[in-house]
Amino acid sequence: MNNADLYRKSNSLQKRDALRCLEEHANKIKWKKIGDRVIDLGCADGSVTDILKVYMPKNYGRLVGCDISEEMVKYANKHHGFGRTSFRVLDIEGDLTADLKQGFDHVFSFYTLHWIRDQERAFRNIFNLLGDEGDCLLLFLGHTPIFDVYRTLSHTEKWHSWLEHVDRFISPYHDNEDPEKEVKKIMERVGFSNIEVQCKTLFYVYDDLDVLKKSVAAINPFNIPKDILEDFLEDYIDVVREMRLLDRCNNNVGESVSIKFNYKVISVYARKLCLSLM
Ligand SMILES: C[S@@+](CC[C@H](N)C(=O)[O-])C[C@H]1O[C@@H](n2cnc3c(N)ncnc32)[C@H](O)[C@@H]1O
Ligand SMILES: CC(C)=CCC/C(C)=C/CC/C(C)=C/C(=O)O
Repeated sequence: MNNADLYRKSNSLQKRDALRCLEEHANKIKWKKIGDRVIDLGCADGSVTDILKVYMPKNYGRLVGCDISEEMVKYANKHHGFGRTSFRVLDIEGDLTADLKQGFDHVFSFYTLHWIRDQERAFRNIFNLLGDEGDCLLLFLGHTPIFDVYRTLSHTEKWHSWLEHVDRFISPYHDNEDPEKEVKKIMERVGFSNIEVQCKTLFYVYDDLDVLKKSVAAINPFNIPKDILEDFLEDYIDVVREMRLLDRCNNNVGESVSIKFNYKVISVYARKLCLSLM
């Protein structure tokens, strides 16, 4: 998932959900009077980082987008890195450098935390990025059929070796019956206050198979060589068909079908309160 241009062209679901999340929860953010420092974790091509500005006060201090992928950061800096906005490499599951610790008043992250294995480490890093009185707004995936498709393909002889580490790329909340409880528990352990976690079922409709294939390719985490990628995507669609996610009016066959699927997103708002004020 390093191709920023492909992601930019095929991220309509992610963009829609980030916007909805901001519309619903941005009013909870406790902006300071002036100079807010904001970080967006997992910025990819930077287009959602750019959207964030609409919800920020005009007199913000700085906006930093970060991503584990150098290619994404390079692209984001080229297309969106102007004025008070910049992008840098950061692994949210790694060690924070001293300049980042307590360096921000608000942490945002959209469609990224489900890629992280060590959830507690990521939440601890978010906590440590924040200064006292800081807050965060996060959105990530819970149960989603894409992960079932990966699993099914990983059990086939043809794709088994390419998808050997499939569990590495399945949301930690995909099989969890009560993700709200789990996330809240982790965040309490880390030290967050005023924790609000909501897991919602949403649906999305891809108008045709080609759009779905491009969206799947844009976030494909497996190292599948270019010359067999189309074959992989065809088999992916076959599994989607077997799961009966293609529009029934079209008898579940043919190219011009729409694909409707349900999935779960988890949104979180929480604060880091200074101990003496609690
Ligand atoms: C699906 S994209 C989300 C992009 C953007 N936030 C959006 O809403 O469209 C997820 C991004 O998270 C990044 N990512 C994955 N693991 C990460 C990590 N450990 N630290 C930082 N970024 C990570 C990926 O490189 C990718 O660009
Ligand atoms: C029908 C079906 C299985 C669709 C999957 C659609 C899709 C591309 C969902 C996005 C899932 C995801 C892991 C997004 C991301 O991390 O940005």
